[in-house]
Amino acid sequence: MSYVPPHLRNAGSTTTTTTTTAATRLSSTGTLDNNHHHHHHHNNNNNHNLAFSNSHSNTPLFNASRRTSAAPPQSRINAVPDTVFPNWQPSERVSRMNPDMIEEVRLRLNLDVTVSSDSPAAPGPIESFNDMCLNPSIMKDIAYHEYTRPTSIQAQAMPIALSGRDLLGCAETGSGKTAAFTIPMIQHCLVQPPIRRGDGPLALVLAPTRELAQQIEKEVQAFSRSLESLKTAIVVGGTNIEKQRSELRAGVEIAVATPGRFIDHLQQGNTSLSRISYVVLDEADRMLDMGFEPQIREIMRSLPEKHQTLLFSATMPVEIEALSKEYLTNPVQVKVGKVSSPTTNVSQTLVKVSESEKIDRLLDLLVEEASQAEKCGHPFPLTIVFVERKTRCDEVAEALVAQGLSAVSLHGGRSQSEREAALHDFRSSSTSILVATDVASRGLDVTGVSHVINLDLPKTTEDYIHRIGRTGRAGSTGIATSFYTDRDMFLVSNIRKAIADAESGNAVAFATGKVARRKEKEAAAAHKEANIALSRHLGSGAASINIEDKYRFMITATNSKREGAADSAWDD
Ligand SMILES: Nc1ncnc2c1ncn2[C@@H]1O[C@H](COP(=O)(O)OP(=O)(O)OP(=O)(O)O)[C@@H](O)[C@H]1O
Repeated sequence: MSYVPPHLRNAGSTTTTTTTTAATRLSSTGTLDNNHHHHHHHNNNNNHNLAFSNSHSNTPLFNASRRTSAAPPQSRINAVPDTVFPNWQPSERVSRMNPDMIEEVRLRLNLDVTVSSDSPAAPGPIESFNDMCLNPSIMKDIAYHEYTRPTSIQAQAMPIALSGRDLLGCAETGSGKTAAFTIPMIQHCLVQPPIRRGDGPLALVLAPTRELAQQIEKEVQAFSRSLESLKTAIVVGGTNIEKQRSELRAGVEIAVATPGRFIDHLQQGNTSLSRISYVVLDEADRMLDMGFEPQIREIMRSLPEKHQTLLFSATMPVEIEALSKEYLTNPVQVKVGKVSSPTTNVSQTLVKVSESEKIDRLLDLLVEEASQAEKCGHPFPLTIVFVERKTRCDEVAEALVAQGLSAVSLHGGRSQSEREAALHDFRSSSTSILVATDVASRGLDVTGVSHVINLDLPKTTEDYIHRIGRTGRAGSTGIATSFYTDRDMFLVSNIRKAIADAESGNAVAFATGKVARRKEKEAAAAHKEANIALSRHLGSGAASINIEDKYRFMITATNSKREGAADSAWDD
């Protein structure tokens, strides 16, 4: 079962889930906006009439335009300035590249680029930031951050984004996807007509967790530090909504948000979608997993017609392809290397343990590491320990602290300030061990993390790929140690395949997505069934025993025990 975020819980069963919950919040009559499916095709006038209508029966999920206490005159409302899709051109040198040269560079950068047959060809990759012809301020900030040359995904995704195209981008963890969408986003905003007080943002980035959104916003600020006029807002749950409200109302060029909180602001009329022309869905597959699909669809449906959309993740399950078919226009699909495969920068180890000895084994491992580090005069290497459940997270962190190790815990059950403090301590290396649930598995970029330990293996291959990807980033190397028990056998066989393939120099890609996950579960159950049948058979020697009903019971019992999924989820 996928996790249902709190604001969607208890929603009535309906085809348009979002509108149900939201509409009940918004309108006493609970009537939905029957037109919202057609927003996309509305001309500006209709849209704004709708937005400023006082009739409850017409209340959309959120206003397409911002509602101010003193409603501006209609003429002002209709004057939403036109989005500018700049006639961006790369350097002369790059423009002269012929298709053969482009192919050659793509091959070298391990890039797989596809467009559908009826869309225009994709722009070629650009191997130097200079040839991207960016605003000089951005160039200065790129230099300041010592990015000397684009990574593979950046080389190809940036020209696509800069030329106004839609993009589906997939590249391994730690390969620089953030800058690949951030830098073109800033460039995009710079050429738009200026925002005025009361305008919504020009660009929106949605990410699945608060921590990731905060990190992305830092990156946006990093590449716009020389551009004083460019304002950004971070819009996530668990933090002061008042501050966000006034920031949004004053007007920002870029909003980086988690979907739930952003929708809250739309509903309150603190911001609008009317000027958004650049949208990024980062870790898009996770947002769908978390149950944010209705919110995302609602936002996508309500965007102004002229906009570009970029979807990014290190794993691309089939669900994403469905979403992209619906909301991307003539997209370019960019994949670097094998999609949905663990990064080869991380050496992976599997350790078989029993459930009850896990914590002792972890302590042994870490205490040993600590004494090694001390011997060599190194600080304890930054380590993330992933566990399945929130409660276990605190338990493990406490056990580590009791052993004299420095550890903090990060999970969705902690308050936002605790979450921030934990991550801050870890980022600044004042704490060397972070014990976390999957809330930390996606996108977090902490320099110096050299070890990822899975105390409990995750349920899916995707989560495994993202978790171990917290180390071995930006070309560095790292190690991953995974404890496993009998119940993890299916995932373990996948990991073994990945290890073998990494050793032989081929990255292996796993089928991902809901269908693949169901198959994984079925295969795991079949595996278990076969084992049980075998052990019964060997144990009793009595072939006549009908064990079928018994093991069916055992299988359901184990399966239901594993349904602690919601417990390990988070509260954004
Ligand atoms: N061109 C570059 N040169 C040097 N370092 C870079 C470059 N691009 C990105 N980096 C650094 O690489 C690290 C990883 O980048 P980023 O966090 O964007 O990875 P990602 O692909 O989004 O990973 P994940 O899938 O885990 O979210 C960051 O610390 C970033 O600063």
